[in-house]
Amino acid sequence: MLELQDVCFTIQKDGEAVNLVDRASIKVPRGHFMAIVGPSGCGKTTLLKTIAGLNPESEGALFWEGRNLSEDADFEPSEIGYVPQFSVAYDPLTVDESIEAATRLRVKTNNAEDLDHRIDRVLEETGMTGFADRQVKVLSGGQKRRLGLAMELVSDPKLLLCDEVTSGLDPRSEREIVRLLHELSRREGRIVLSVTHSLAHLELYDSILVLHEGRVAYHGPPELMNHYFSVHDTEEVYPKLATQSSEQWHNSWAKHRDAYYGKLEKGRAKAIAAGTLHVPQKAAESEEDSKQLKTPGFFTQLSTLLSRRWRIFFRDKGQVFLQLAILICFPLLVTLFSDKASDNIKTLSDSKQENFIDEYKEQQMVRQDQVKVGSAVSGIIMFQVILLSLMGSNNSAREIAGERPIFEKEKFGGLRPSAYLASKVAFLACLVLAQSVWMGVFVNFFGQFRGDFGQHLIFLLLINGAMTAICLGISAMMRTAEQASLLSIYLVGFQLPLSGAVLALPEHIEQFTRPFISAYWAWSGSVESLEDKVLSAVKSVIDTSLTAQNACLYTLGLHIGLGLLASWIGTRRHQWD
Ligand SMILES: Nc1ncnc2c1ncn2[C@@H]1O[C@H](COP(=O)(O)OP(=O)(O)OP(=O)(O)O)[C@@H](O)[C@H]1O
Repeated sequence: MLELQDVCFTIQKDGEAVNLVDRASIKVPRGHFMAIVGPSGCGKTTLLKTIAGLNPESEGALFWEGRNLSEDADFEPSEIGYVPQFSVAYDPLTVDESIEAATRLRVKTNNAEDLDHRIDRVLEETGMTGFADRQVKVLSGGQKRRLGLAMELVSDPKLLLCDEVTSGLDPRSEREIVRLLHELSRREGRIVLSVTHSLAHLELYDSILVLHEGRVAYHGPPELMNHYFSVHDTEEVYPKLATQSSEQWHNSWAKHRDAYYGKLEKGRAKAIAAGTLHVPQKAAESEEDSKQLKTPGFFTQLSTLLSRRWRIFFRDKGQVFLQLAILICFPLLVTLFSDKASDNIKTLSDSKQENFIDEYKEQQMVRQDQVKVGSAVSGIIMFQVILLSLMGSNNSAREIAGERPIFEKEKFGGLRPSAYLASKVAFLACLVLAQSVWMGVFVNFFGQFRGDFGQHLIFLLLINGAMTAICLGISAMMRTAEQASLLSIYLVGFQLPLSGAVLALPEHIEQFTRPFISAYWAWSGSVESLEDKVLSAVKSVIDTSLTAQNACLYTLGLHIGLGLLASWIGTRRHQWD
């Protein structure tokens, strides 16, 4: 039994408390199919989210099987299923792969047979067996809704909440989905609550809840709704609601509630007696509840997410092509400039020149070499650093923000944020490693690095890692992928001018900006790994001071740490909308 007692959900608007759900009191027994209807904006989705625990109730209490959810433990992730308005599946995956991933993330299965059995069962229950191999992107609207339901049914939830799962469907598909929900409520005493705009097929529901401005105006059998509102046709219910204030409807309902609940109870007893409704007995219920499904462990969730991420990556041909193009073209761009950096730098001869003019000429030639080689070497290092920064931001700016609704949904179903973040770090680490090593090795092949190549490579890895981690943090904090991309691009855009590698910044500005400019630390650390002669040549052409390598190493490590910390905070934060 699900019971709400005077439940309110309140928000602050212009300094005033506004009840989006106001003193909602309802009782829903097991094996029940209920529609939540009402005019647009009356609070249907808000009520559903309050029941799910996504909107914490401000007042009142919610009870589930006699357990006070406001005081005791909340729903177990396997007990509840929530089918949101948006699609929760990835387009490049097939129906089968989507359901398999959902099962692996939500349910601890005993073996491969158990897993297959569970997948086959939900495919059959939702009528998706014939579409199992089809990619999500080619499914029709109705099939996508079925898939959304299937992905919730993998954990056999006792309470299934559906938000507008029929909206936008043609009448036939709509009827099929309502029928399916009706059937699902007839299995294992499951409660199905469905928010809908449509007043069609009401006869398939056990009860209808009519909301008006956040207040319950009616909750009773569908066949008595017209009588209660004194209308001839269901279509007249919404216009009728507008004839009174929601407070009046609420008070009127409070007076009639017991009588209508009595009728609901009678109808239910009749259905059970006729065998059209089967509700498990108390003893069986407790036995079933005691073997509640466990959420899989950290490593199972991590490996499931990681293999799904790679599968999505390789299925997205455009993404693979872009990554390959960047991987090949960026180092190629750098090598175009490597000629000048390979030139020799003449040294002043030990013996004094015969006359002053010759000596001056020799000094000038050495100086010219220093300027040419120093500028080229410093420029090439900075070019590599900037291109790897760009790759880093491209790697991760959309990684979390681009799939936030799906992540939130999976988190609601029991996915650990730590497993999710670990899967992102593992995936991105592979990209960072491939990009940085390839950049270093390729450029080195055409123009050998004139210093300690190993140290140089470490700084290339660190700059790419730092930018990837920071942009992942941005991605986890931002509300949309567009915001995250824009901020990440600005961040990379400011790296070059603020690094001081091209133009020295005024000192009073430099001391504030420098700690945040990863490109400076990677450039400075890498320049410090040059052999002495080339290092002197670089120093002779730059106005910006260099920093000891260790300090560069620690600062970049700190940037990576801060990026990961922001990602951790962002993934734990609730961002359903
Ligand atoms: N977190 C929130 N903060 C402020 N306002 C909110 C919040 N959540 C919902 N609302 C507002 O509360 C009202 C009810 O929203 P809700 O989405 O529950 O309505 P609904 O009945 O489901 O609407 P529709 O049928 O159009 O989907 C709307 O006016 C909405 O803008």
